[in-house]
Amino acid sequence: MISIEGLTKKYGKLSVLDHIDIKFEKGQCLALIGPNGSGKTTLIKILLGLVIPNSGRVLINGKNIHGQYRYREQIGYMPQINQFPEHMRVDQLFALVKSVRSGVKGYDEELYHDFGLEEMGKKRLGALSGGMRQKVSAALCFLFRPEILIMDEPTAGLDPLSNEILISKLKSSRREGKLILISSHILNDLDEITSDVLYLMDGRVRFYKSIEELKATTSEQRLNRIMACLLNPKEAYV
Ligand SMILES: Nc1ncnc2c1ncn2[C@@H]1O[C@H](COP(=O)(O)OP(=O)(O)OP(=O)(O)O)[C@@H](O)[C@H]1O
Repeated sequence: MISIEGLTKKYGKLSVLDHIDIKFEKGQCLALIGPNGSGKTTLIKILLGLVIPNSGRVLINGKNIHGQYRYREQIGYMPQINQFPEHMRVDQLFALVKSVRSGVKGYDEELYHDFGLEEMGKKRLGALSGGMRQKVSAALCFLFRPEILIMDEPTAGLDPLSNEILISKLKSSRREGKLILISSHILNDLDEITSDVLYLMDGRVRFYKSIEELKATTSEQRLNRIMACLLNPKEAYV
């Protein structure tokens, strides 16, 4: 579904992504993990066409995304930092977003309802708490029923109930065969949904393995324990 070939990105002399070659398929839920500054957000932004790589290419469903924009209709994106028109109300934002996309067969408003965003409809976006903004952003990500979901720190700031609602939504999306890419440092939240772990370090793929393989290698079940084992320099798992 997504094929990344020889992808390299530099900011000046800083090499942020260094010849990345990976493929993602339908039905995968990838945990994109790595230390701060390892290139996770840069990789996501290249997939979205927001950052142009120095070399290499990205194919989505076999088509090179360079210079293209229509492919983005297949992608729902939840950014790490939400930038909303602060004076607009929540209900106005959803109406606006719906109005700019034509030919939509039906919206997915499950999160909109489950997060209680209807009741918040008259609130100004600038007056929302951090967690409320996350809910708006998550609900927008799913709105157009995209085949690919890309989420950067989606559970940060969500209360426990909202967290459960989002995780359950991600589980059902994976069952529907969507491709989900989640960048997060909160590994506990990824336990129930992750199919594969992509670990980036210094702009390179340190490993890209299925969760089953990682569980078997480390004899651990929880993602944070798995990562602790793998990253322990005394161990030689990877
Ligand atoms: N627009 C930019 N100009 C210059 N350097 C940048 C730019 N965007 C990112 N970088 C640098 O690229 C590197 C990778 O940043 P990126 O945001 O991709 O990391 P990340 O893995 O998402 O980090 P975090 O876990 O902290 O969110 C960092 O050193 C960052 O400072």
